Amino acid sequence: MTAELMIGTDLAAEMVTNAAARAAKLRESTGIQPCLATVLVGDDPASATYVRMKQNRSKKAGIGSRSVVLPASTTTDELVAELTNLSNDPEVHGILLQHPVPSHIDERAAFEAINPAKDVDGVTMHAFAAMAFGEPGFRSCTPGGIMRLLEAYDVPIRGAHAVVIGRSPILGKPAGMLLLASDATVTYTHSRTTNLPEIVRTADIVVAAVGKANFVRGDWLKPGAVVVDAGYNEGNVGDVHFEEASEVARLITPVPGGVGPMTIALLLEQTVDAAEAQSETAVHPVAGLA
Ligand SMILES: NC(=O)C1=CN([C@@H]2O[C@H](COP(=O)(O)OP(=O)(O)OC[C@H]3O[C@@H](n4cnc5c(N)ncnc54)[C@H](OP(=O)(O)O)[C@@H]3O)[C@@H](O)[C@H]2O)C=CC1
Ligand SMILES: Nc1nc(=O)c2c([nH]1)NC[C@@H]1CN(c3ccc(C(=O)N[C@@H](CCC(=O)O)C(=O)O)cc3)C=[N+]21
Repeated sequence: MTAELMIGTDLAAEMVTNAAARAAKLRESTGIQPCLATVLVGDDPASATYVRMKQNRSKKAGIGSRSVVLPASTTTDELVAELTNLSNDPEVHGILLQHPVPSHIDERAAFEAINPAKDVDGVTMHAFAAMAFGEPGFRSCTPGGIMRLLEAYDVPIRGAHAVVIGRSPILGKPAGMLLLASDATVTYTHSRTTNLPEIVRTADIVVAAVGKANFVRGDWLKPGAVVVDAGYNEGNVGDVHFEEASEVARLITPVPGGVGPMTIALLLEQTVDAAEAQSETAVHPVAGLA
């Protein structure tokens, strides 16, 4: 093991503490309780675990949560109707639709039913465009968390060659856009990419977002590369073969304890951001009487 670890746990805890303090302040000054609604379609046990994890962490930070669980047979129209209701509900400040949804559902249509002001998971086209143009706005939580981690470890991004493996709407694609907005030279790779190991070997920064345990091998890496393992597979195993990679890389995220906690921390931070912004536009219950 020669690589230094990029640990997310402590940084994430700090972010959650700050978010909790801001949530408490908002409650005291306005009576508004930040609330995150999670929507889960189907009964995939792993997805149910993530949703539970997000709710537990929210509770600890003084953020309320609302849980909507829909059957796997839910139609696109039904899901859109549910997300529209939550978008119009003044007591809900943030909405997270767990990806992936069952394949018969039009996931893009569902994401677009989320009011951009409540898109604390950064999945709408509005959020994506802000990431692509380098404008402020809600970040996709995992990519945004990755950028915070790279910043905390002073990883040079400008001019670096970043290779992103995976192009999902919640992870690979926005991760590449945030890196591009920070002046990296970005290469996207995916299941149709040929010669993946050769491309990865040219990377200064590798972001693995594939969903296949131990997929990226040590001999795919340029010595001294920075390796971000966003994978979270069965048995808490990442997408990077950690033992091999940590002999070659300069910096590497562990799984668990790397990207995962940063994702949830950013989700909570953005939920408080959303609640604060909505409190400014809502009719204040007390001020409304005056
Ligand atoms: N730590 C965290 O906070 C989070 C972790 N995750 C984890 O990250 C991983 C990826 O998640 P997610 O993006 O949602 O997954 P998806 O299944 O939505 O996307 C996987 C991506 O990997 C690509 N891919 C699949 N096989 C290969 C291959 N052989 N070579 C190159 N690319 C390939 C796919 O390509 P194509 O587009 O061509 O099909 C696709 O773009 C999972 O392990 C997930 O659990 C996800 C979200 C948050
Ligand atoms: N719309 C959407 N947004 C997501 O952000 C999203 C999603 N869909 N679908 C599923 C994936 C998965 N995901 C994880 C979040 C945190 C950890 C995490 O905190 N992991 C801890 C371990 C926690 C434990 O196992 O106790 C760690 O890596 O240290 C893992 C996985 C978010 N996802």
